[in-house]
Amino acid sequence: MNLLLTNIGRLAGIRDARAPLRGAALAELPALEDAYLIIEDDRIAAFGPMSSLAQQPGAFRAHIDCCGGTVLPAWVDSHTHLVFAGSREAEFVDKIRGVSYAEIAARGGGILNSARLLNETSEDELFRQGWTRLQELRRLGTGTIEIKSGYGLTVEGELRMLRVARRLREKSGMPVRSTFLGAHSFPAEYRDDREGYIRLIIEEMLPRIAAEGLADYIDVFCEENFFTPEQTIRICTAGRAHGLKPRLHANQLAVSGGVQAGIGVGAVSVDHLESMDDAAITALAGSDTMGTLLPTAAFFLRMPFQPARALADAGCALALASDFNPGSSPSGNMNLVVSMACIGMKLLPEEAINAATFNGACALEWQEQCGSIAVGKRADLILTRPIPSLAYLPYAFGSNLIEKVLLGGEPL
Ligand SMILES: N=CN[C@@H](CCC(=O)O)C(=O)O
Ligand SMILES: [Zn+2]
Repeated sequence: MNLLLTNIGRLAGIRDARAPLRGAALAELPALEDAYLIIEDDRIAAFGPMSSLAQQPGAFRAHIDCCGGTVLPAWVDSHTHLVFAGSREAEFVDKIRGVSYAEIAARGGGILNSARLLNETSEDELFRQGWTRLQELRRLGTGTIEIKSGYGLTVEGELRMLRVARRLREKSGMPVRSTFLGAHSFPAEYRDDREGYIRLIIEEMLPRIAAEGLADYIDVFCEENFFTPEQTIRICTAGRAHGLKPRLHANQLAVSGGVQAGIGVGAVSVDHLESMDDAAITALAGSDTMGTLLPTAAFFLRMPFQPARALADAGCALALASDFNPGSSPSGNMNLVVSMACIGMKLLPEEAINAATFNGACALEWQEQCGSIAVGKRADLILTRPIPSLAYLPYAFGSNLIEKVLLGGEPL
């Protein structure tokens, strides 16, 4: 059975490419004015100008009149920590009072605060909280998502987080990628035995995660006072031996060497990139690794935004993601991410939308099934109310312009 969308004022993000967008291509968002689109089961079956709709045979199970609204691919959020316990607004207030993110982490707050909470929370309760968050994000237009562990920092806690991510995928039917981030921080009991914790990751966590098939990727927080580039490379190499490709947290708080370490181990993506020097930019531009920018994290921590313009102009492939987490980005709203990328980082609206859709899909190696409008791709679509131009989307930041979201061909 199929579903017909008519009177689409603008069908944007039409693309059949396979390679990540960079340079001039990143600024092109092919669109069709006054269009229809046909969905069969969970896939896009056809689209074209309204004037040619009469040539499409068949009966339709349902019909949505888009009334001139814009249709674009649903957001692909390629970096989140969606599974976490509780919240950390007390630290938010501490930061308002002048305590820095690094100081909060050094005194046992931050990631370790979330790890303590998570280890006191049952799998069912974690799932309940994660499901509530995921429902909100779906209504905000997120169709594909990556979810990391990293707030367990114990064998059982890390496994529990990844099992919750698997349950979220099963219940939602969404494409969900899972990433093992045991190397998110050193737990308090390993403060003076960092090597011991790295052994726990490599010798105990990784084999169990691989045996249960719980993760697609391995991630490390490569940062001053967290994991060094050398430790990062060791952990990623061990992950690869278990079939997990690397993706990294790199160059957030300092020029950490994380970008070059990530490229060296063939990371699919290096994420954050608030702190970049010329060497890191040049290395990224010359690599196949995606640079994933997380503007809401920079915003929330009051850090300078990622140098997106310099990265785009150097020819880096760029994705945008929410980094949804309780400490540095307690929002997974990709509409806001796209606005902030334009406002704070000077990406053009077309660049930002491509980075949050097609390049996000590339960052999850799922560009063949989502991230653009193409026949055969998942029918994960955002329908806006009528807007004067595509640029109006990031311009009207804070307004919810979404009229309807369809995921896997089903209206929410
Ligand atoms: N930077 C490291 N990890 C998270 C923040 C984690 C936290 O503060 O809980 C991030 O991506 O921003
Ligand atoms: Zn993160």
